[in-house]
Amino acid sequence: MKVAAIQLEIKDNESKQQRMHHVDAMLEQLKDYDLVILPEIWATGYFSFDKYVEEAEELDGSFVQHYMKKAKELNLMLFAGSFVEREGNQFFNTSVLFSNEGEILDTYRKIHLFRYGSKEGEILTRGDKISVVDTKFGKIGLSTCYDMRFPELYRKQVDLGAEIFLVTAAWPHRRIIHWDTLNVARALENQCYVISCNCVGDHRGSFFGGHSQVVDPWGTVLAKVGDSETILKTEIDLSVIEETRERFPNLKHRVL
Ligand SMILES: O=C(O)CCC(=O)C(=O)O
Repeated sequence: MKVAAIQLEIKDNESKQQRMHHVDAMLEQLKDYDLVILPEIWATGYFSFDKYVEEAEELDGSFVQHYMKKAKELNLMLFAGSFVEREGNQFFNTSVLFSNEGEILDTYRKIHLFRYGSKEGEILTRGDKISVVDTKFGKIGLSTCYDMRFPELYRKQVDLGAEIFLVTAAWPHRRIIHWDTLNVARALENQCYVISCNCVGDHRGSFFGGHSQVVDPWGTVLAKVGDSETILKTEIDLSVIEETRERFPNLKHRVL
C-alpha cells in the first residue's frame, strides 16, 4: 500500500483558495498512491481563529465537494485533513476520509479540543463519536492532533477493530519530542500503523514542527520527514499488523 503525507507549509499571506490550489498541485504528483493524508485546519490555517466562523462550511460545502472530486479523479483514498465545519450555529474541527471512488467513507469531529494557547476550545464544539471505518485496506481509525495525548481514544478504536490510525495535526515545533514519542507509543501499544501528517511554517508567530511520519505496529518509524514543506512517500505492508499481533500478543493479554 503506497501512502503519502502532504506536509504543508502554512503561510500567513496565503488565502484558503491559494492553499487549496497549492495542495491540488501537490496531489497531482501522487496519482499512483493508495492513500494520501493532509494536516489539520490547513486551508484556513490552524491559528487563524478570527477566520474560523467566516470560512466554516457545511459538510456538503465546497471544500468537501472539491476533495471528493479530487479523490475520484486521482483514484486515491484521501484523508483530506480537517476543516472548520458549521452545523446550525455550532462549529467543529472535522476531518473527512474519501474513497478512491469519491465517496465519504467517514467523518470525524475532533474530540479533545486544544485549550493551551489555542482558542479552539472557545469557538468549536467537541465531537462525541469515535470513527473507525472498514476500507479496502482494513479498518482505519481517525483522529486529530491533541487526541494523540489520550491513549484511551486509540484503545477504543482498537476495540472497534482499528488496524491503521490516521492522525491529522497542526502540532507545534516546541513540543515536537512529545509528538515523536506519541506517534511511536500509539503504534506499538495498539499494534497498529500510525500515519500522521503535520503542518510546517511560522504561522502567526507559532512554528509548526513537521515530522509527519509512518510508524509500524512494532513501533518502528518507517518514514519520517523534517520540518520543511515536503511530501512523505512510503509503502506499508498490511500483513505486518496480523504478524505482529500473533508474534507478540500483548493486545490479547489485556486484563483491564
Ligand atoms: O498537544 C499539543 O502539544 C499540541 C496539540 C495541538 O496543537 C492541537 O490539538 O491542535
